[in-house]
Amino acid sequence: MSDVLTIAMPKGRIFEEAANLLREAGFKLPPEFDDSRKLIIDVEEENFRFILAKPMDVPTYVEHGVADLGIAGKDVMLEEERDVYELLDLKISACYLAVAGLPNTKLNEIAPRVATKYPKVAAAYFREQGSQVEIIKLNGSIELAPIIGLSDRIVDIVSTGKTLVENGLIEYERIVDITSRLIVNPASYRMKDERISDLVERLNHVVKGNALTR
Ligand SMILES: Nc1ncnc2c1ncn2[C@@H]1O[C@H](COP(=O)(O)OP(=O)(O)OP(=O)(O)O)[C@@H](O)[C@H]1O
Ligand SMILES: O=P(O)(O)OC[C@H]1O[C@H](OP(=O)(O)OP(=O)(O)O)[C@H](O)[C@@H]1O
Repeated sequence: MSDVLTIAMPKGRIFEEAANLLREAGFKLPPEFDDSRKLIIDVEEENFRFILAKPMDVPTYVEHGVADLGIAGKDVMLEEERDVYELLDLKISACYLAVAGLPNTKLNEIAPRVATKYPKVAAAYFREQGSQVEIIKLNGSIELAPIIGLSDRIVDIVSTGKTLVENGLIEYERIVDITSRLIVNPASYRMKDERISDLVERLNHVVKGNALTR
């Protein structure tokens, strides 16, 4: 019997699309996969162990090798800068990172402030623009920051744009397009190459098929 493959799955909005991809690739996932509070789900039939993690933590589990593989948004990859390989763009959970703020406003000239859940990405972006800004780390409801005067700008995820519109904010710049990626621990990739290559091939087939039917 071949080794078990441990896969870190992001709980939350990516989960369902990621599970659907795996099923479309022919992997049999039990019903408990869709409706359970368990954090570890063993699928013996496929020789998979799934661990269900916070999306931002997925690359951490993979870097440390407690998961061989993981599924993570490109936003998380850019922010976390973990020592993992990106194997495949799964083309799911599409969105983008953008700079937004109140309409007709400029960065404060003396003490510009940017609120975000992505401090590294935001700092790198403004550095490249030649702006020295103070980054204020928030964990959610980022759109509040410019409205209540905590910051001049935010760097946040935009998907439909509804949250910006409903809070009277506008997008100033699009930073980077985001989709979810299949990532791997470098040592696992060497040691379990056959199983991982099979998984990548099957997922790639589905991803390509989905692109054609879109
Ligand atoms: N509208 C969106 N807002 C946030 N993330 C999105 C959106 N659309 C797609 N994504 C992707 O989903 C991932 C976030 O998923 P989710 O919102 O479940 O996690 P989270 O932000 O860590 O949530 P929480 O902290 O509320 O548990 C992001 O990393 C991104 O790649
Ligand atoms: O463009 P939209 O489709 O409106 O999506 C973007 C919003 O969704 C995310 O927030 P989330 O729902 O994860 O809540 P949070 O503020 O707690 O992070 C993101 O941070 C934006 O606020």
